[in-house]
Amino acid sequence: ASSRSLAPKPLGRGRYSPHYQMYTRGQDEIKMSRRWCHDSPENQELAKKSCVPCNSKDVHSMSEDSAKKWLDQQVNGWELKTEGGILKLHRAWKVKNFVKGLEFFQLVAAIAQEEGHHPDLHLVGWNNVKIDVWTHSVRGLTDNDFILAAKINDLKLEGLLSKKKATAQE
Ligand SMILES: C[C@H](O)[C@H](O)[C@H]1CNC2=NC(N)=NC(=O)C2=N1
Repeated sequence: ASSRSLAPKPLGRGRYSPHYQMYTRGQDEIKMSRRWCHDSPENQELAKKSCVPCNSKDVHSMSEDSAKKWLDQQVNGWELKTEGGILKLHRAWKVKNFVKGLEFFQLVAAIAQEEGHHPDLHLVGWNNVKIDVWTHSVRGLTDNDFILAAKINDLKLEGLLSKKKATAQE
């Protein structure tokens, strides 16, 4: 049985991961910062969950309608797209420069490794970060994708982002 339960991780202090030189805040730190958090309470709830292994037998892709409901209620800032017949979550950011884009990827990589669930990372036109999240094992969307998107929403990106807004066509 997988140790990754969907229950929120126990409260605790954050931890420093030397590999990525980053600090992952513990739940009580997230609670402390809740009032300054820009994300909705729902996003906070979802961001506390953990992904389950994508190859477990009870992971199935969800319908577009369910995906739309999840998107509206639980995860802000992401949009739904279909590519090659596969439903995916998509979000774009404009970063200050190319290196900040890679730093962004490092922050996302630490979450992906922790969760065993990985996004598609694009850094185009030197300062445009685009992230697609979908579950490869079922060629569609599962809870894991929304959990990962919520955790990415939770990242503190202020130092990395350009003042200009990301635009769709870039
Ligand atoms: C065993 C485990 O299910 C696979 O290694 C994981 C790795 N990361 C993954 N990430 C995503 N996005 N989809 C997957 O199906 C997937 N599978």
